[in-house]
Amino acid sequence: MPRILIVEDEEIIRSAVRKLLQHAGYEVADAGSVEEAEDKHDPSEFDLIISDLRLPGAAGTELIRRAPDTPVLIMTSYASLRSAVDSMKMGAVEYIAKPFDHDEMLEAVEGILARQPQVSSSAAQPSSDRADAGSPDSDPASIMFGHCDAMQKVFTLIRKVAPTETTVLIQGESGTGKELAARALHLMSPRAARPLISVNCAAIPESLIESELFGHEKGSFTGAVSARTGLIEAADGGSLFLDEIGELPAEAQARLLRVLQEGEIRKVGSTQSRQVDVRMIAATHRNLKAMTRTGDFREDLFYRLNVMQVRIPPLRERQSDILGLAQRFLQRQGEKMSKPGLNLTPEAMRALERHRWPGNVRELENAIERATILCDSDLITPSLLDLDGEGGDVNIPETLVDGNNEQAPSREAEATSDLSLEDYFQHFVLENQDRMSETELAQKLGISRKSLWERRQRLGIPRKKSSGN
Ligand SMILES: Nc1ncnc2c1ncn2[C@@H]1O[C@H](COP(=O)(O)OP(=O)(O)OP(=O)(O)O)[C@@H](O)[C@H]1O
Repeated sequence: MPRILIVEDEEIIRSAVRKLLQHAGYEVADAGSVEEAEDKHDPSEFDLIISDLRLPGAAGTELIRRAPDTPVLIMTSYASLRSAVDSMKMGAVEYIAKPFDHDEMLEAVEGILARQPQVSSSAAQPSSDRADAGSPDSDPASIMFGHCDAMQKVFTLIRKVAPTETTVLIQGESGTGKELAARALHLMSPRAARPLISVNCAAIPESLIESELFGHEKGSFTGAVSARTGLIEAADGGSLFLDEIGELPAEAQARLLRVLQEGEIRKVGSTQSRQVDVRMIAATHRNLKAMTRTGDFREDLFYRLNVMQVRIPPLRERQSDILGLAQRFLQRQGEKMSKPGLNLTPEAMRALERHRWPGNVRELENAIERATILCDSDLITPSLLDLDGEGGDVNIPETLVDGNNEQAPSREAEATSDLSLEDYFQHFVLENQDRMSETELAQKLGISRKSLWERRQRLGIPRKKSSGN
């Protein structure tokens, strides 16, 4: 039975994670600080350490140095990519942003343990060997669901291309599973034990994207008070997933081309270049080829990225997968909300099959989540799925309007019924942005992260830049 050490100073979180993992069958020990962990236990004897980043005394990342052969999963309350990236650079195998839900934590733990070489009596492998070990256990079919012919073809392509160094361009509408496909490509590659850094090019303000991706030297622009490593460098040895690549501004496109051509990055404000070894995976819902014709996307960059193309079909072209996906989400949501044994009525199944699914798998996932919250018996009916309310792209969960959603603050619900969509959007984002990641906000609103980002710009509520951590 795998042994896990939790290091977290907040008692409530520590005991919640401990119970969750014990319930899932792991043997768990815990401590409130790095020092206590070392006094009470030998961290290197565990199969996995899960640690908060900020702790009284030494930081959680210190455990990476003190137990070099044990994978460390870092939890950070500051849902900032920055602190997570810094942890990855120091050798953490993964990070998870608080607040996380139970499924996310269990998935992260299972994924890390599955990727570790089986412990044997021989000495642990040096980390460089580990990086080459790949992840033979992972398969696209275990990461994403898809029985239809089109998805089987996608999986075959992923299996073939993943072990290579080839740059991959994933194309597909919003919500089709491009990010999952990128994760599968990384996990099945020899780089699986190294970081996968995911960047949504649409979600980073244009003025900051170059410095975020490539890093900057101190004083290279107003506000650059210290030198900073970019996300590409942080992915060194691993993979970089550039989501919404079509939104990359022209200057950043030129710099990225250089990385792809020469394997070199130059920080903003620097005259020196540095070699990096990064496998590039890009995704877009746009027609990049058409964008090259209008001059919105560099043609040379397009050809560099488009070495291998994986197209994820929209859900309406995967008719035979709809019910399988729905059952899978129903089971997951049922477990999460302690409502086991939920079933779709035959009418609900027909409604799911008839729907056009403009928001693809994400929309289906949201519909099932909403129905699971609302249902009073163990039968999911068409009215609970509420598939007829196709208005704009902001999909207000009825539960919020009715004030029945346990997950939303009650005053939120009281206030929403008279609000316009824009007001509702603004209200919801302002209320929840400090405790939810952009992905969670977008999911709750039923829109893509790109759409969230665009609306933030339009309504003048840009995402707060976190202050370093
Ligand atoms: N084949 C699948 N099996 C299980 N879950 C899936 C599948 N495809 C997508 N999902 C789920 O649907 C949601 C959207 O997927 P994902 O974020 O990968 O889509 P995307 O194409 O990257 O979207 P966007 O372009 O808006 O970023 C996620 O919660 C993901 O877990």
